[in-house]
Amino acid sequence: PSSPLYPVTPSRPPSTVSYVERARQHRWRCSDVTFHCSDGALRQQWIQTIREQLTALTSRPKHLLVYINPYGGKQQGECIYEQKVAPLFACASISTDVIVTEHANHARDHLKTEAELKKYDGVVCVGGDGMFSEIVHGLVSRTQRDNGVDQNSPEEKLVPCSLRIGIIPAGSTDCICYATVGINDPVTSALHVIVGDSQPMDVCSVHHNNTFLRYSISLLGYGFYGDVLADSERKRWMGPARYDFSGFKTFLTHHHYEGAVSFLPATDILGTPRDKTRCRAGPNLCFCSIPEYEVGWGVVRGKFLAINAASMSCACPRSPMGLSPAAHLADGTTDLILVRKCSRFNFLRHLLRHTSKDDQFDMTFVEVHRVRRFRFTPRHCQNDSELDLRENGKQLFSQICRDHPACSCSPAYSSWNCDGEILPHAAIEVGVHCQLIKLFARGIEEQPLFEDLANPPCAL
Ligand SMILES: Nc1ncnc2c1ncn2[C@@H]1O[C@H](COP(=O)(O)OP(=O)(O)OP(=O)(O)O)[C@@H](O)[C@H]1O
Ligand SMILES: CCCCCCCCCCCCC/C=C/[C@@H](O)[C@H](CO)NC(=O)CCCCC
Ligand SMILES: [Ca+2]
Repeated sequence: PSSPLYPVTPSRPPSTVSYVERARQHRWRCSDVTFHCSDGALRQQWIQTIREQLTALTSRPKHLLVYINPYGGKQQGECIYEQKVAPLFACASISTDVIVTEHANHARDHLKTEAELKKYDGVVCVGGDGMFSEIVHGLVSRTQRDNGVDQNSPEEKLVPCSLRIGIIPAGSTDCICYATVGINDPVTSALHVIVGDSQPMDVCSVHHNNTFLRYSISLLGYGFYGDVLADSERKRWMGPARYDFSGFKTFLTHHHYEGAVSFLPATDILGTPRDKTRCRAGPNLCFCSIPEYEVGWGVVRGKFLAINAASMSCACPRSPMGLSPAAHLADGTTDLILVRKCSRFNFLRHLLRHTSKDDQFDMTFVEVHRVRRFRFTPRHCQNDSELDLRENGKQLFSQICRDHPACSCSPAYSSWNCDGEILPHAAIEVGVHCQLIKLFARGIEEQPLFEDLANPPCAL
């Protein structure tokens, strides 16, 4: 209960209870109901009882560490937090320590080395997928260091993080928020934090030659999505529109890349990437299964326009069903999508299906596998001098292309897009760590037929 908004008469002050109300399209809103009571003692008793009941809910956070990226998305992070989120946290008696980041990796390094994590019940990130990725890197690295786990070993079992993470969407894609809540709305996300929701999530580790490179939570994409990102990073000034511009440009360049993808299929699970069912809140197929028997690795060689690994659906406003609509948030697998070289027209058909309900995998040049681990080796990469080769290769190709402007040759290498960050190596090894982190979310709720009966309101 909050304090009275205003007294009706001094002797009979009203008491206001704030609660969560569901609106359309997974949006949550904060509403108030005001009670009047002529008996002051009875009124006090009610307030006391409601306070006690709320304090007893141990899943609700009381102290939060908040990081704001002032430069994410449309650069509205600070304003969104101050105007929409901070008043709700105050109303729910949540105390906060707020850090507005001063440079990239500020939040990651603070979490990794300095932050006094014992003081907090969770970490809140105001920004996009890149900012969320910083928080995950900080928390996961800190947890492994505190537990003596070596991140450089690809086979190592990582220790799950105990603090939950809340995402207040203020970025350009915000696919992790969209795919775990169902909408990119700061108020809805703040309310999920306040009611203490918990959604476990898989995290992929990415290694090169037994050296840890990065973690990925949403998309690992080589070819098309790597090239879109590399081009769009030079156009950050355009804001979220940079992805549309670079997406169109990359589509026109139509480069393909040659290499071998080997993968360990997840055969002992119930779901497949072609399921019509979706990962939704409540009881579902989204749990960690323990492999019962060894299966062999599969290998696919060829020329690819795109190699994508989606550990979750990657649904976002651009693609409301996502890159892999049936992927699960927390089942210990990633959906490996291989798009072979095809005509521009067919690739366009494939891309456009991401924006409709049509099946983007139902095309002869696309295959999809649900896997626990995978490796990619570009064709021209035979040894450790890959990076040198890469640089020489780039110079060689740009020289050839300058000499023959009309040639349609593809460069030997693309880059990996790892949750919106470019990786420095093309040859990588990836493993999924089931439920390594937890979010203040509950997964996307099915829209109930009788909203009020199925989803009783929840007091702040
Ligand atoms: N103070 C800062 N100055 C410059 N860069 C920052 C700062 N704080 C964080 N960053 C970096 O900004 C990058 C982009 O941030 P963010 O993810 O919030 O927005 P976005 O890229 O627009 O959205 P999305 O990732 O959803 O596409 C991140 O990689 C993050 O490391
Ligand atoms: C010519 C028609 C084009 C139609 C294409 C529609 C396909 C859209 C699928 C979108 C999938 C987004 C996956 C999320 C990736 C994020 O980790 C990353 C960081 O925020 N965003 C991008 O790389 C941004 C990637 C943006 C790609 C356009
Ligand atoms: Ca998964």
